[in-house]
Order: sequence, then structure tokens, then C-alpha cells
Amino acid sequence: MRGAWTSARVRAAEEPVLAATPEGALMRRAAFGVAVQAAELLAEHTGAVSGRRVALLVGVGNNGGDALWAGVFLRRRGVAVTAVLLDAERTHPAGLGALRRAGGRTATGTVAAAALEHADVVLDGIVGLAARGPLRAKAAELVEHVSAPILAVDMPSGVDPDTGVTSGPHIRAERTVTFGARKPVHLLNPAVCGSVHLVDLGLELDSPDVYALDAVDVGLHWPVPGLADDKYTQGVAGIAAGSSTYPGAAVLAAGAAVLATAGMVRYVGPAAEAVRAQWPEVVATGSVADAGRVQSWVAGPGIGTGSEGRDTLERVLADGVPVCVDADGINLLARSPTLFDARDPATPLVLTPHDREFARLVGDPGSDRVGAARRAAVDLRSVVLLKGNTTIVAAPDGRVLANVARGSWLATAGSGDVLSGLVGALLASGMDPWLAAGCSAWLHSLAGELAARGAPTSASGILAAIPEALRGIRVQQAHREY
Ligand SMILES: NC(=O)C1=CN([C@@H]2O[C@H](COP(=O)(O)OP(=O)(O)OC[C@H]3O[C@@H](n4cnc5c(N)ncnc54)[C@H](OP(=O)(O)O)[C@@H]3O)[C@@H](O)[C@H]2O)[C@@H](O)CC1
Ligand SMILES: [K+]
Repeated sequence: MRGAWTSARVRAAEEPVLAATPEGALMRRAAFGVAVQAAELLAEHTGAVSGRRVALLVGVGNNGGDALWAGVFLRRRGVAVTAVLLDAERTHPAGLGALRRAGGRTATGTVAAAALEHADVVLDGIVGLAARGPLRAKAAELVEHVSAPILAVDMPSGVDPDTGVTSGPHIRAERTVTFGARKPVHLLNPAVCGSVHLVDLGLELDSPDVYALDAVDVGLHWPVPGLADDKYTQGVAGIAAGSSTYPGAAVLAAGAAVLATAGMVRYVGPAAEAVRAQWPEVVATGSVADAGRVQSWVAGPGIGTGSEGRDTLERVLADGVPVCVDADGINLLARSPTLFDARDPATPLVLTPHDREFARLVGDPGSDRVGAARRAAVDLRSVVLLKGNTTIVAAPDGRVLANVARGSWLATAGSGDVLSGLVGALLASGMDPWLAAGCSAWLHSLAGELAARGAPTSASGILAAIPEALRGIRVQQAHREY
């Protein structure tokens, strides 16, 4: 799993390393990494390094210092380097001196605009860890002149390092070179960072503030039956979803659970006939009381917010197994918070709201979605999976992971029902509920991409792509193992 640490924690971890290294050594190391990536970018876009033009956007702090030192290293490879200083008086003195000695130029006014317009690559050293808010007017005006690919130093300027939120003009980088550790922006808003490269500074950091999964992580954790397993040992997922008027949610959630693992699936609710017709392997009955034993429940998709849905949810919550509550189930909890009391406090609960459901439950998530999901997870003693372009999964113990959507095809009716079925199947297998929710979000997103292949898809399409998505991650994991 990749991890990211907040700017405050990275700064704290830097202190002892700074104290133990000669002055400026860390900055030169960071800057060397920037120069290597800048040279690669030049070669990629122009076919050469020597003789090409790089412009540096230099702010008043150490981020600007990094850019200046990167300019020094690029000069040594024959690159023409021009530094555009946002405030000449407050520019990093050692970096500026070194660049001038290396034959780099500085530019202001119309010369600066021309340097930015004619550059082959631009380095963004406007602001790093100390960033607050969007780009200021002068920086934003200069950035208007850039059409070349941008390499961000540490992180794209104008973007919040800890939330990834943009609230005005900001840099959109093709590449980012970061130092010591990834910051949350790199996992939460990769669209503004481009590809992220990490320069090791030897920082000591413990558990990350935000995690992200990759294909190998998901492949490693996804349950695979052993030779001694049977349909029961792999977990029985119970699906309480749908209504006679709206059987679709039941068919989709049950189908996702069928395809996710080799365990068994039971369905309870008024859409039993439709579920059986589509998924003959599902054991379908009318009520929770008749369902038989399950190792997890999914409750909510399409059950309505009437008394029938409420009774179902109450029974499921009291069943003593992990539960995933989605859609109408969340609306029922929001309307009657006392329903939470039905739950055995030791039993994991996973809630999968989108923003409006989240708002009904605990209030508007606002722009700091990580903070909002983390607080909700603690307050509700539940894993909270907050859906969005970047889906956040927060556990009551403080762990948070982010899953960035691959395109926007998942925003289609019934897509959430498929996700809840995946979560239910993984919960039934006994997986840690935070990981179950995270792996489900990751696989759901991959299935969405595979189903869409560049054109709109449907929830049924996403469902049908689950086996292909699972085969893909199994192959990646096998490559890692052997
Ligand atoms: N510590 C180390 O040894 C190492 C550090 N390293 C590097 O140092 C960087 C951190 O440097 P830093 O702390 O000097 O601050 P930095 O991010 O450059 O900001 C400077 C000033 O910009 C301003 N400003 C704020 N917001 C703004 C905005 N939106 N738009 C425009 N301007 C804005 C604000 O100044 P103000 O004008 O408010 O006084 C702020 O103080 C770090 O990211 C990494 O690159 C690496 O070399 C590795 C070793
Ligand atoms: K930057």
C-alpha cells in the first residue's frame, strides 16, 4: 500500500534529518531528483536535453530554492535556464547565487513572459509545503503564459497539500517530484500532479495519514478459495435489497456478491423471484427471519424508507454479523438514528453514502472529505465509504484510504448497488471491514473502466466486467509472487 503524510508530519520528520546533514545538502538532493525528471521530460517532449529551454517559476521559500538548484543541475547538462522570480528580494539566496554562477538567467516583466512562452519545460517552484489557498494574482498571471509541460516541485502550487482541494488558479502538472514522503494531495488529487516521483530523504515516519491501494494489494487481499474450502467456509453473504416495484437493486447487489467470491449468497426481500431468475445460484427467501445463517449482510439498496425497510434493517443490524448499509438503509439511519442502537457494538458496520446521503447522516462533507469521513467513522463507530470522484474509506481507528476513479463512467444508476454487493461478499469472507470496503471500491472502479472502454456503460455492464477485473488483478499478483 502506498501512504501519504500531512505537511506537518513531513516537516517534523525532516527536522532530525536536517540537523544531521550539512546545510543545503538535503535541498540539493531533492533538487537533483527534480533535475533528473526535468531532463527526462525534456527528452520525451523534444528529443533532447542539451540546448533546450527550461523556465523556473520561483517563489519566496525553499520550494523556490529547490527549483533554482534544479536549474543549476540542468545547466550542467547544457540546458538554457531562466528563473522567473516572484519576489527578487525574498528569493532563496544560495540557490539564486548558484544558478547565476552556473550561467542561469533571471527575468522579469515582458522578458519573463517570453521566457515562459518559449520554454520547453517549466518547473513550478512557486510554493510547496507552506502553500495556503490558490495561486496569488502575480503567480496566476505568470502561469497564464505557460503552454509547455509543467514539472511541479514537491506538489503543484495553488493546491492544498493536505486535502488536494483547489479553490482557484492552480498548477496542473504533467509530473511531480516530491521529497521524503508523498503528501495527501498526491493520492487525493492525482489529476493535478500527473505522475508522481519520490526522492528518498531518509525520513522516519510511522503509519500514514492516507493510504492508497494498487492492483497487487487488492489481488493479495481478495479471497481465493483453498483446496479445503467449501461454499460455507468462504462465507455466506446475505443481501436485503430491492422491492417488488424496484427489483433491479436486488438483482445487481446479489449479482455482484455472486461474482465477487466463491462463497454463497442468500437474498431476502420482495424481489426474490427476479433475483432467482437472474441468479439461480442465489438462495432467495422473503424475510430475514427465514434466511438462514449468513456471515454478512448488505442492507438498503432499493428497500425504500417505509416500515418494511426499517424492520428489515433493524433485524439485520441485530444479527451479530458485519453489515454494509447503503442507499435507503442510510436514509433510514439518518431519519431514525436510534436504529443504530439495534446494532451489536462489537459488530463491524460499513456505511457507503454518496455526498447527499452523508449530509443527511452527519452533515455536509465540505471540501475536506478525508477529515469529514474520518470524523464520521469515529462518531458512528463504522467504516465510512464516502463515494465520489475520489472515494474516501475511513475506519473508526483513524485509518483512511483514497481511491481515485478511473474516469466518470461509474456515475450511473445502479452502480452503487454493485459496489454494496462486493462489500457484502468481502465482509462475509472475514476480511477487515476497512480493507473490504477499500478493495471493493478499487475493483468497482476497475470494472467500471473495463466495462466502459471509453463509452457510457451501465450498472449491468460494470457487474459483467467483475470477472475480467478480478482476473486482471490475479495476474498482476502472480507476477509479483514469482
Ligand atoms: N525543509 C527542508 O529542508 C526541505 C524542504 N524542501 C522544500 O521546501 C519546501 C517548503 O519550503 P518553505 O517552508 O520555505 O515554504 P514554501 O512552500 O516554499 O512557501 C514559501 C512561501 O510561499 C508563500 N505562499 C503561500 N501560499 C502561497 C500561494 N498559494 N501562492 C503563492 N505563494 C504562496 C508564503 O509566503 P508569504 O508570501 O505568505 O510570506 C510561503 O511562506 C518544500 O515544499 C520542499 O519543496 C526540500 O528542499 C527538501 C528539504
Ligand atoms: K510547487
